[in-house]
Amino acid sequence: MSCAIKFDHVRKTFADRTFLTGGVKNFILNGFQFSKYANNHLVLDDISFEIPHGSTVGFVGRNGAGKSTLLGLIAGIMKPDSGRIDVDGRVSSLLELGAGFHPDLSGRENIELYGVVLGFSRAEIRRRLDSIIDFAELAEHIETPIRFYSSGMLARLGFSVVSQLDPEILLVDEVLAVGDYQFQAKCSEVIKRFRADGGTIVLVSHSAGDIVNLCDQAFFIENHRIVASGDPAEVMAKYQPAAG
Ligand SMILES: Nc1ncnc2c1ncn2[C@@H]1O[C@H](COP(=O)(O)OP(=O)(O)OP(=O)(O)O)[C@@H](O)[C@H]1O
Repeated sequence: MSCAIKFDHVRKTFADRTFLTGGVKNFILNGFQFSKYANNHLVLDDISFEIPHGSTVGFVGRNGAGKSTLLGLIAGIMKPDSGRIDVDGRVSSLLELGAGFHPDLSGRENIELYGVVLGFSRAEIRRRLDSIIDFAELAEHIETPIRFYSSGMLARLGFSVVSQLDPEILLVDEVLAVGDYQFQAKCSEVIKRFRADGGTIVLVSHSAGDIVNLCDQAFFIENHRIVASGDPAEVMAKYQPAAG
């Protein structure tokens, strides 16, 4: 495939949450309004784009616009209702901080587990273990079960595993907003290096700075669709008044 990621008229809905989370009492009380529950909740509609190999793109949009859902579709952990998605390359994702980690296992065990999930052999993971631990700055706590980690420590661990295991396509969901300034700077450095090495990055961020400084191209999602795309500064100029 000539590009790393291609979406062709993709549509994604979820079963209405009210039905799933409202409980039996609510369902009975509101049962007569059954049509309210029968509808699926539209998140993304008619989404088409192509991301070339080696480019860094950013997706922006208000809370709930569907950005994380889009990353989930790229990662293959969700399926579209209709349309076609093609992905060419090994995808590594940080969709939710610490997602995929096991709370009762230590930092070290989670690194090994995550590496296996990403398709690496145990020997490969062991070879990179020290650099992963060093990058995360977690040497002192690496034998501690991660349920004792702060959200910043989990973010460092997750980002470190994903970045040190050399994915071909890296999905980054708001991870740059977590952790202290120094760690954020380090993450930005990794992204820049990964970019320079020809990796493809899809970034979700509310930060105009990240989008403009790191991305070759940006997409603005509103009302389920892509309403602006192209030069990151121009897209941010359209997004920010709308978000303000
Ligand atoms: N697994 C799910 N089941 C049902 N609804 C979901 C699910 N995941 C997301 N949604 C809904 O889909 C919509 C889009 O959510 P998503 O997390 O993709 O938005 P987002 O743009 O990433 O938001 P934010 O900026 O707040 O992270 C929301 O209305 C959300 O409630």
